Amino acid sequence: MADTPTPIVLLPESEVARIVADLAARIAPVTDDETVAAVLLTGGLWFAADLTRALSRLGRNVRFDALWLASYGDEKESRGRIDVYAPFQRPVAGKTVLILDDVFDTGLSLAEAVRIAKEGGAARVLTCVFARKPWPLPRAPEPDFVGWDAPNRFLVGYGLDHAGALRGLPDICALD
Ligand SMILES: O=P(O)(O)OC[C@H]1O[C@H](OP(=O)(O)OP(=O)(O)O)[C@H](O)[C@@H]1O
Ligand SMILES: Nc1nc2[nH]cnc2c(=O)[nH]1
Repeated sequence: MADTPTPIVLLPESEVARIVADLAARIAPVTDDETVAAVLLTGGLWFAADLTRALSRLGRNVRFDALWLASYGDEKESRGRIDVYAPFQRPVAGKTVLILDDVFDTGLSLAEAVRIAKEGGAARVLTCVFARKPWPLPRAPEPDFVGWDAPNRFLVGYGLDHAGALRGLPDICALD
């Protein structure tokens, strides 16, 4: 069996927490308590849990829903198509939807989530990712809120997995 490389810490959990608090301070004034925070499962779960609690500390108690999408499987590169495993639980028609994800890379996952929210009749769609990786070409839509511009490395931790493993690492690490 091939050796798994040791994760190298790029962003320690103290920095993760600082960035989440900063994002919440930017997002709270442009949302309301009817806003539906919609996490992209699975990887976005850790970030969404932290961000919604950071918003609550600022008095902003958003609603919560989820979309279960996947495009990477157990690989380190996008399959180039998005599989939708589960839709929103409740209707989003007429609501502001704040889509939350851990990382923005090819941009395909976020674009599909925005498409689904608009198709569901959302009145306004905002997007927020914890990490944005560099990409040589323009990606549409760029997220409205970005926590951290990450280097072009394969990331694990804070929801980001390697074939289903390492999501629970509290730091964000490189595994390459
Ligand atoms: O910008 P993109 O190239 O689309 O990449 C970003 C997506 O990749 C990961 O999801 P993945 O498909 O690996 O599923 P997961 O959430 O189960 O990890 C991550 O959680 C993002 O949703
Ligand atoms: N785990 C992981 N998933 C991703 N999906 C898109 N980019 C990445 C990445 O760098 N790491």
